[in-house]
Parts: sequence; C-alpha cells; structure tokens
Amino acid sequence: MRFQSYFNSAIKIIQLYDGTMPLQHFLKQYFSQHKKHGSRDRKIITHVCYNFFRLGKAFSTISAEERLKLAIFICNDNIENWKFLFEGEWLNNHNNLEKRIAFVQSKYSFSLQDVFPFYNEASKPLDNDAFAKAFFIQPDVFLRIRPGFNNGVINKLQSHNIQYNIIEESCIGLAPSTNINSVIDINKEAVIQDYASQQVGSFLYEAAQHLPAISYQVSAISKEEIQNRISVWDCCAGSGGKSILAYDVLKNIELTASDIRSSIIQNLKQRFAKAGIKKYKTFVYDAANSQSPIPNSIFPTPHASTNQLFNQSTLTNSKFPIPNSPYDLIICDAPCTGSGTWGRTPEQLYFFNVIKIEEYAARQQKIVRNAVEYLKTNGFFLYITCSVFEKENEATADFIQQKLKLELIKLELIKGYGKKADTMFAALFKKN
Ligand SMILES: C[S@@+](CC[C@H](N)C(=O)[O-])C[C@H]1O[C@@H](n2cnc3c(N)ncnc32)[C@H](O)[C@@H]1O
Repeated sequence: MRFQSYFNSAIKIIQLYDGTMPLQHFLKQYFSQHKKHGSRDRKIITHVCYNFFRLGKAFSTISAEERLKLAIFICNDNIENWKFLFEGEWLNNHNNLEKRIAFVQSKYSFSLQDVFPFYNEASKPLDNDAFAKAFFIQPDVFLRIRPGFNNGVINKLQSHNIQYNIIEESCIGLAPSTNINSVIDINKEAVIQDYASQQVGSFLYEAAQHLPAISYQVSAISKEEIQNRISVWDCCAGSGGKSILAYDVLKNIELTASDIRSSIIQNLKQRFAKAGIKKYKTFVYDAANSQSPIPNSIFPTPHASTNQLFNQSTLTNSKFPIPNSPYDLIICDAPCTGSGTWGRTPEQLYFFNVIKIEEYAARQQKIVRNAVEYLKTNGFFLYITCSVFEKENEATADFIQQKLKLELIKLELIKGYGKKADTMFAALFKKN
C-alpha cells in the first residue's frame, strides 16, 4: 500500500536524522541517494517528516511510529489517505484542530507546553499556548510587493490563478506550496519576506521621521540630496532582506551591508542586482569583534571607492575602519535562536537545547556594543531578532538602554502566530 510505504520511509528518515543539518538539506541528500522516490512520493514523505517535528518536545517517550501517527492526526485537516492508521473514534474526532488536540489529550497525558516547554523563557507579550499550537500548522509564504509593482504583481497572480490573501497593501499571503518563482520576478517585483519581517518597515519609517531631510524623489538626485542621504549600515545583513526593505522604505540611502559570512554577501549582491540596488558597499565583518578585519575576504562592490581603507597595515591594533561610518541608522538583525521561525524549521525546536539562549544573548550583547560605536549622535539603532526569548529580546533592549545609554523609541514583539507567520522582535533606539 502506497501510503504505508510513505509512512515507513518517513520513519526511516526520522531515525537517521540527527539535527546537525537543516532537515530540508538532509531530505534533499536522502532523496538523491534513494532515487526510487518520485516527485509526489518525495513531497508526501517530506510533509509527514515535518509533521513529526511539529510536535516539538511533546511525546518524547513513545515510539517513532506512534509519534508519527499522532503527528499526522494533529497536523493535517485531511487524513483521507492515512485512514488505515486510525480507528473510527479517531476519525470521528478529527474535524478541527481544537477537537484533535482535545481528543489526543483524552488519550495521552499532553499539554501545549509539552510542545514548547520554554514558557518561562519567553518574552512577556507572547501568548505561549497560541505560539505552541501554531507549530501544528505549516506557515504561509509572504510576498512584499516592491514600490511601483502592486498592480503588476496582482495581475500576474490573477492571470496564473494563484490563490492569495491581501494582508496589507503590499503584503500578500500565499499557500506554502505555491510555486511563485515562475510567476513573479522575485526581488525585482516582490521580495519573499515573512509578514513579521515586513512589519519592521514601520520602525524604519519611525526613524526616517526623525532623521534629517530625505528625498523621496530618487529619479533626479541633486548634490544636496546626495549630502542628505541617510547613511545606513546593515551590520548582520545576511542575504539583504532588511537592506532591501530599508532601500524601499527610506528611498534615498547610502547603503553599507556586512556579514560574518562571505558566501552570504555573494547572495546579497545577486539579490541587490535583481532588486536594482546599484550603489552600496559590502564587506565581511565579525560584528561581535571590533578588531575583526578579515582582509582577504573583503568584497567592495564595483562601485565602492574605499579599497584603500582596507589596507592590511591600517587594520592591526586598531578598530576596523568601517566604510561610510558613522551612520545615521544601523540595522542589527542579530544572529539568534530563530525560535520565532521554528514553524518553518520545526526540527530546530525538536533538537533545541535551552543553553543556546544564553550563548546567543551574550553574542548579541557583543554585537550591539560594538556596532553602536559606529552610530552618529542623533542616529538610530534598530535591533531585531526572530526570537521569542526574553533574554535575546527585552533583556538585550535593556542592555542597550542601560549600558550603551541609547534612548528607547519603540519596541514590539511582532506576533505572527494566528497569521501563519513568524514572530519577531524589534526595538528602535536613538543615540542622544
Ligand atoms: C537573522 S540573519 C540576518 C537576516 C537578514 N537581515 C535578512 O533580512 O535577510 C543574521 C545574520 O547574522 C550573521 N552573523 C552571525 N554572527 C555574526 C557576527 N558576529 N557578525 C556579523 N554577522 C553575523 C549571520 O551570518 C546571518 O546572516
């Protein structure tokens, strides 16, 4: 029977997988070594493997088979093909998620806290039960339509019969399996960016309102406007999601982006090229370490005119000469546990060790302490995590206020559960 064999394959994969690499990569590797699985097989096996990890830390003492059965029952609205796993009373209690949870609770000792047993570590505004329950539902994919492309993107979605939800004017929600890359020119017309990430735009607006005149007319930039450009440093830029957001929201900016990984800076450059961002500077930099020049791995863009800054002799025993510094605005989208995004990578919840929270919090403090040094007086510092843990969020925000003496302007835990989205934290500060 086909679905019994999918079930068996999923069990085999789950037992082989040890969490050391992302599940997505592991599955890719596994399927490339086991060619007998066709594309539909791979899709179904992948789906139920993810279901398994969606139960988080719950049901840790039962067999993998029994756990997978529970996972399939709880995480799917339609279990028609999996009926062979369940007796009648299970099927009678399957109508909706609430009923499924209640039914499983009548059979097993189980609470939502077992799924996400870190309630004491969570940021205060988090609704822990709602957050834990959201693990059972696969998150949506979100598009942020870039300025000027609204009608074009909507027309394309409609003409390809793609189901979409307009969440906000430029925020579109799509079902997880939507193949959007073949329809929309990604990064040019729209960016794939989670709903919560998009909300960070309001923090950028807030900063922009207090910064010296910026021009929203990018077409013809005068000398004066160039002088008035907001200088922005995205100090943990990754592949540039927040940089592109800043470019779209703030328009006339002088953008500098860095990350500790040179490979990701290459991704960022490709994305920027598609996004039409031409003038910017990049470099590889360990933001946790002010002495961290990585001279052989600095990547000025073709437009960068600062190569001379990176002369090795100027780098010893002195702070790394960050190009364009000091800045009007520093975006610090810090490395973190990623707990607010575990709905997309539930294997991380399953394998998570709570010790990691302290480790990340310590690294975050180092990064913010160092980065703030490159901020202008009256400049803004935007601290972001995709974590739900207080030590990474509010405690780091307290550190920025108390120890680094920045003024808190705005702070929010951006809640994505209930919207099939990630949860993030953002806090905006001003250096007086
Ligand atoms: C949350 S991700 C950034 C995501 C990105 N802002 C975006 O929106 O696409 C954090 C980034 O910090 C980088 N990172 C980790 N440790 C770092 C460090 N010590 N200095 C600079 N970057 C670091 C990681 O390589 C990762 O790309």
